[in-house]
Amino acid sequence: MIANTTIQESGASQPLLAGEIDSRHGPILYLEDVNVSFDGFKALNHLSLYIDSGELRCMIGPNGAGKTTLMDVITGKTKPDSGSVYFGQTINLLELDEPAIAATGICRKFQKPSVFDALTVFENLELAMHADKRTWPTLFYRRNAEQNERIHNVLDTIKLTSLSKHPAGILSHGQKQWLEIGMLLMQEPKVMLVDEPIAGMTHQEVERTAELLLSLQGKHSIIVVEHDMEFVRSIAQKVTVLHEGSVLTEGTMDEVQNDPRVIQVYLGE
Ligand SMILES: Nc1ncnc2c1ncn2[C@@H]1O[C@H](COP(=O)(O)OP(=O)(O)OP(=O)(O)O)[C@@H](O)[C@H]1O
Repeated sequence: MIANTTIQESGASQPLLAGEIDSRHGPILYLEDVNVSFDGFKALNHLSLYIDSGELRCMIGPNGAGKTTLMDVITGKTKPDSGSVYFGQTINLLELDEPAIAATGICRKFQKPSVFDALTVFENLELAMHADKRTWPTLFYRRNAEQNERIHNVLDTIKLTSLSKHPAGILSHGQKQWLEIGMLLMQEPKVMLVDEPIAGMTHQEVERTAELLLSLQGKHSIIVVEHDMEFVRSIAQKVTVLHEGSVLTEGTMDEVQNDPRVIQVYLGE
């Protein structure tokens, strides 16, 4: 049953506020025994994955391991043949289409930035705020102080305050990626799926991206798909290794890198 606005009470736990996701008794994202086939080929094979609230999880795995398909399942782009996919305790994501899933607070950052070059950095963030359905009623009014503060907070988080009045078109590739992350933040997502965030970045931009993602953990649950192991090491608390559509192993970066099965999978690539 879909009940993201239901106010529930249970035992000694705090009651939920309206719109809050119920992750009091478990993970915020819960995938169990998920199977996806394309013309008989199993892209996801009995995959189970649990993401905690506020967690920053890195997903790695060789080409074709199923990382993109997993993201597609979470966002509703691909519906699995079987399995369970829940957001918190109560929201069955398999019953929702892509826009409905986005509206629950699950958002995705694709590899290629798609900011509006002709608009300023500030205007890009403002536009993203208006894409948030909760602010629709205010669309035809002047920006209020609270909305201004939200934009300035995000500018501060993504470290683009000094460029806020500049057109996004003049930003470097890395700065565009941060702006796009900022545009997602304007919608106050509960879960952020981030696909290969550092592709094409300079060394300095990579470092700043690591700082940015680390600063977001705790406030948002984040899944980062990334091939660059050095980068993963710099941000990872817990790493999930996918292989042939299943979770091969999970643990700290040291644990997974020393796992003979992981070494075999990567050497065998
Ligand atoms: N729409 C599709 N039709 C047929 N096969 C597909 C489709 N999407 C994915 N696959 C196959 O499913 C497998 C998993 O693909 P997926 O893109 O999820 O892997 P990945 O881990 O993201 O790989 P990469 O790191 O190369 O992006 C691959 O063998 C891929 O060819």
